[in-house]
Amino acid sequence: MQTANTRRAAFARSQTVSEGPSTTPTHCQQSILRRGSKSNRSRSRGRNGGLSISSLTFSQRQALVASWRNIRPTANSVMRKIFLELEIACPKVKDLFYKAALVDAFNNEGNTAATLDEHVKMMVKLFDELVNTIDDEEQCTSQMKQVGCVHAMLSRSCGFSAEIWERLGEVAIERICAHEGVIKSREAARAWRTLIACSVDEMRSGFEGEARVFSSRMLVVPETSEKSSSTDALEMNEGEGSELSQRLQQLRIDFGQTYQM
Ligand code: HEM
Repeated sequence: MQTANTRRAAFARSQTVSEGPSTTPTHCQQSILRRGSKSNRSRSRGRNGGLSISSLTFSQRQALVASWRNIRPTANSVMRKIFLELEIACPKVKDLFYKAALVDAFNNEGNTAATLDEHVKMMVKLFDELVNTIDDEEQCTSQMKQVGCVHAMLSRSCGFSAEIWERLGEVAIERICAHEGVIKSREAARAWRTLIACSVDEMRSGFEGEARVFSSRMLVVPETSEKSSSTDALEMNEGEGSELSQRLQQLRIDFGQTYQM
């Protein structure tokens, strides 16, 4: 299980840009801020030292809800473009989705694997939830973090790295802010930059925290029990692997319940 210290450290990392003027934005937030307008950059840092859900103004929240309503009819296509661009930016992502598609093709148990198509739907649901609960920072943060956590197994078995979350953030900001439902409102664009930067930061924080737990547990798993992928790891039913499987399954259940998958 994740220790209180690890959780605190992960939480502290996720707060890096919201604690005050002296804190340093993470790489993701730095690159996202670089993409913002000059005035937006200085405003984001000047007001509270960085980005956080609570830094969204009332008018930005309104703009977020209104612009999501504009994006929603074409949201599937927007999310698909984001994942396709991510595949180009990170070949590892292409490998992972290719593998998921293979698992899906050979799966005769009726469960859908985490393919690109499924991810498109999950992204739309995630933004539905985030926009609907934008006034509840704790709830938003926990949803974002859970997404990161469910990918932790992939860090060891498939080389999923924190950089993938960063690239996802950059591509998502570019795509969403270029959408005609957002481009006409400066407040909407600012709000989306903040929401996506925070999401990616929390996803990465959840991912890194959970990945550390998995790798420390794996150190004590006998070599013969090692599995090559997170999907395989779920098949481990005994010994230390069982604890890992249960933890991953619990994360999936939690996520599934949140999004009623
Ligand atoms: C950044 C690029 C991403 C890649 C390459 C990726 C890839 C994957 C892969 C390969 C799995 C299967 C893991 C396993 O078998 O244990 C998975 C699971 C999952 N992913 Fe992603 N993912 C990405 C981003 C996201 C995002 C943004 C979301 C949320 C909207 C998400 C939600 C999920 C969920 C909920 C699961 C677990 C599904 C299940 O129960 O099988 N992923 N992802």
